[in-house]
Amino acid sequence: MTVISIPAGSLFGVDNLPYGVFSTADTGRRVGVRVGGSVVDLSKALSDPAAALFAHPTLNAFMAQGRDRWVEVRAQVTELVSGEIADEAVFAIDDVTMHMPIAVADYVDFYASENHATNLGKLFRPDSAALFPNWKHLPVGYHGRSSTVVVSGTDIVRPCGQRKAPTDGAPTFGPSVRLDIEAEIGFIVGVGSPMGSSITPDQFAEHCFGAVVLNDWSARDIQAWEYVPLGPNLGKSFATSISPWVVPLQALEAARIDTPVQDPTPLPYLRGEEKWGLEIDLAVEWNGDYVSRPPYRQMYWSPAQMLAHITVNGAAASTGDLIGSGTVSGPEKDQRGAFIELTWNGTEPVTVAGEQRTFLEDGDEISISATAPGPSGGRIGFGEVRARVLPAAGETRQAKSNRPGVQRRRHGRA
Ligand SMILES: O=C(O)/C=C/C(=O)CC(=O)CC(=O)O
Ligand SMILES: [Ca+2]
Ligand SMILES: [Mg+2]
Repeated sequence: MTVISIPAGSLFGVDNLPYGVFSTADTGRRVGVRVGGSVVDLSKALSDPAAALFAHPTLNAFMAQGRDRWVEVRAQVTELVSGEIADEAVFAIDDVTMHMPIAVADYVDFYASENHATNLGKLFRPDSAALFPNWKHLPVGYHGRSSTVVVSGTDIVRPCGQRKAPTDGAPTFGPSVRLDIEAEIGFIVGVGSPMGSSITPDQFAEHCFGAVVLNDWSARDIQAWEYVPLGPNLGKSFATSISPWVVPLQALEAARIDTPVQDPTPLPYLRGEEKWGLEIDLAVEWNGDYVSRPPYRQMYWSPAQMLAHITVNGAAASTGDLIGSGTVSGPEKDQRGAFIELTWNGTEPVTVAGEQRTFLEDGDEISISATAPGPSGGRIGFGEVRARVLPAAGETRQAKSNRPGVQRRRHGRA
């Protein structure tokens, strides 16, 4: 039998207990919980009926059971990890492979940071007001592509597409030369709602299972040319990365705060009594250097308002729906969650591992992590979403060296 020792100050103490899907050299995918530096196989460590729910390659079966069950199982897991566990159910984190934690149903990405929306408005539409008139009346979002949501560790191939700078006479096709990140939090729907019904902001905790860190990779050149008037499409659909550990909503109780004052007052369907602003701190690492620390606490729209908004027309919600918060950007320059903002459209390079950088180069590695206050005074961690950028598919070395904006080859960390 094993007793798990949790190092003091661990971001994965008993207050957190995030769920993830893992495999080992010997066994297939199943659900585990992270405690300190260990992963506990819940399909082996618990007894039935709970154990059977975790002998699955995704969290969807468990998530679909609903909040009473989530609360009950969390209590069982809390007790489990405080006692002796069968040796064959405990693994060192370095000995397991993490996989996509959920089967993603629909994916919708919002635009909830006033700082980010204002900055992007200035950069994409310098001749208009930074915020469109709708922005403070509804959480603006776009439908993303659920089949290209990938787990941390999956390499990202530079996308190709059409792009046309305002000064170009005609569009050209080729690898994006303005590949960017967006640091976000993703909220996962556990229990959906049937078509024809809707979810109120105060019903959020009945439906939302938990949260992950999310990177909404964005090809700014493709996006800027294609997005009028229907919004982002191929500039973002090539990949979205999420962290492997799903932090249960219950673990975020101590992080709950009011959203900033919403003026004008939103329409009644977007109002609730419950606080769903969240005090989560993100950190963006570029080739090993921290370049930004976006604060979630300033996000204008809450995830509860986002879920209410996407169902208010009677659209169904499903187990496994993923809701991106939108890029998290604070008011300070070093709190901006996308490089287009951080480098002001490439005009103000940042120093990354000793080099002046604007957008992503092949071989670059990005990690976005997040932490939040835990229920008993410490902090809890989301872990990280990490990925490396690979050259565009089929791109030859010759064509690549001719590509605008490419001065040198990179080999990951300096
Ligand atoms: O303002 C625009 O035209 C574009 C905005 C974005 O690309 C941001 C987006 O994906 C939403 C977000 O992450 O906040
Ligand atoms: Ca986004
Ligand atoms: Mg994306």
